Amino acid sequence: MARTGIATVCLSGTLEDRLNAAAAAGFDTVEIFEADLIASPRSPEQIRDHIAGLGLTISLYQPFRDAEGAPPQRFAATRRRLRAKLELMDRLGAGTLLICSSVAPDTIADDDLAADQLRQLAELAAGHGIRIAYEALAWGRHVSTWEHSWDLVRRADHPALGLCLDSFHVLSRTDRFAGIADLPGDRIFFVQLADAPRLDMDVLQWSRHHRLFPLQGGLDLAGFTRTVLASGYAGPLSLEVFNDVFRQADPHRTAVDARRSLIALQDAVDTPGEAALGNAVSTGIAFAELGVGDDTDTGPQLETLLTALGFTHTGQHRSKPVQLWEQNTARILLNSGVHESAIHAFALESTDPEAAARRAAHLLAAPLPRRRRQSEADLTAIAAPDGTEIFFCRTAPPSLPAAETRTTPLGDSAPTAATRTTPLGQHGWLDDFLPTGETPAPTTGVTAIDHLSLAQPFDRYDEAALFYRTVLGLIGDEASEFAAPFGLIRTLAIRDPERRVRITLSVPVLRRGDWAPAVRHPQHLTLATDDLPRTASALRSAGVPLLAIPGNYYDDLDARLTLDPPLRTRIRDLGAMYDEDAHGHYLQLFTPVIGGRIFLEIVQRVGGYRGYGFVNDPVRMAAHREQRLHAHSPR
Ligand SMILES: O=C(O)c1ccc(O)c(O)c1
Ligand SMILES: [Mg+2]
Repeated sequence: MARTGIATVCLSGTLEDRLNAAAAAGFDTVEIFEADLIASPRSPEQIRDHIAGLGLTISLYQPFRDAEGAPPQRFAATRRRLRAKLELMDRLGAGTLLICSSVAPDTIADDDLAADQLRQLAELAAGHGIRIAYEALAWGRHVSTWEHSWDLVRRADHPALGLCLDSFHVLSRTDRFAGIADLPGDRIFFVQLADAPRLDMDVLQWSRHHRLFPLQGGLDLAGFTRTVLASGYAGPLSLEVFNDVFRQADPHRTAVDARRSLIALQDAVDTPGEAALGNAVSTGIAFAELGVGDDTDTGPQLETLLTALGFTHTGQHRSKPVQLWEQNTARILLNSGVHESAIHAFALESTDPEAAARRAAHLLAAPLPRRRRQSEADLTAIAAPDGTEIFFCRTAPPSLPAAETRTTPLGDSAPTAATRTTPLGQHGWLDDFLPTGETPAPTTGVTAIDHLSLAQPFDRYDEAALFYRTVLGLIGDEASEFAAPFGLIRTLAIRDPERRVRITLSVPVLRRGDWAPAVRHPQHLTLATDDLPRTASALRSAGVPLLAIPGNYYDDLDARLTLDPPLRTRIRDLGAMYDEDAHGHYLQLFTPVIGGRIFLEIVQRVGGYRGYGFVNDPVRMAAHREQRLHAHSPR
């Protein structure tokens, strides 16, 4: 694997905070951004020693601006400025300087002049044993493409002058970068990597505010990196990401996220295609665990709700205050030892949990300590970026008597009463629950967990999206952005290729202002039913309230869509929300928020609908807001 680098500008905090975070995350080398050095109270020598003490090297000092194409009267000052920076780099022990293409309005469009000036500057640098890497900014005054920057480097023809290729500047302007593979690799002095969402906006603003780590955006980072390496380039792959959120996030977390992106990128370079991100380690949701929280009402409310939905409390954990509730393949754990009511954990069904755990470790997922007692299932668990616990497991039915177990064939087949899918002697997680002996309630139509909706902390969203795609081997699906009552919300769905695991992530686009109520966005669990009217009527007859959907919503639905009159009437009568796509349609019911941070959604996918009803989220969020207001106002 190539050496990995990160620019100090990617991270938040003082220069020391940034360097310490880069070292802790395992980077080999750093780019020192000039502004970060200037702002540091430490001398260049102290910074050099600090970096060496961390086991890092400095691979680049940057940027040096407005060098080439300067009017002759200004170029004298450019030379003087360069000398000062070369002396600084001597003190710092930095061997390569980045010069980015000029943006000054007085820059002269004359390639011969520009090449000659670059040659002169390279000659000055060579006197210090320093190399210059010349980078075309996508918004450079005259030089804005990699081809043009290479042309000037070739013309200048000085051994101390080479190219800096920055994936953002290249890919933001063109898909035609194959020619980079034909460049002499030893003339590429430095490679910077940044991804970005595909946005139709001014390229400077796009670059300065929206860059992302590789594989977090929509640019072809794997293709770019493969092409650069094909040239024979053997230097570091260094991240240079200007991002408004990362600039205010914990640098230690950002640095780990950054390193994860490079590891995943290397995997993607080695194995093309989204499949490289994962090889279907996750084949289903084995269970979702809801924290009950400290409010004494929440547990009973959840139990009432699950009972009304047709779930049965089938098991009690042997050593923890955790209940198991089941209906068909939907399994929900209620954990009253958790202080917050939220989706505290979930388990993924995996054909090879140990392989899934190894993959997670390779991608720097934080392992959770195994807190099992002897004779309890040894489940591997990792922490998602927001702290949600994720288990990898293979679900086996509760152990069969020993004699029978020995004669039962092992295999990867779906668990049935007759087969165990865990190796002999290894407990399945269901064995950790003592049966309650409760008679299973008649089903209300609920068949499975459809998806989990995890509200993300403001500064963890891009990290979470990459985490779920790489660590869990899921793929990115539909994305949306909508205006909720207290600001814009961004949502992304991720799933396995077969749509057995679906998760949606959401985040406020901007940090919430003071006017917004001080409640956290709720998490929710969506259950699939094959008979929504039946599930709804079971809830109604149990007296469980559903979220009230405004009449305006139904009027708009009628205006937008030409629905069959019976369906139209049914949607209104059920108090459901509706969406459709090319494959089918979707009916959604919601419970009010329970315990501050959880609600359930019950959906029916008719005819193979593939979406998540994102179009309905603004109305649903406003309805939840109304419900909270009325729950709290004295009547
Ligand atoms: O936004 C800039 O000015 C800037 C500076 C240096 C770089 O390497 C770069 O890619 C962008
Ligand atoms: Mg750059």
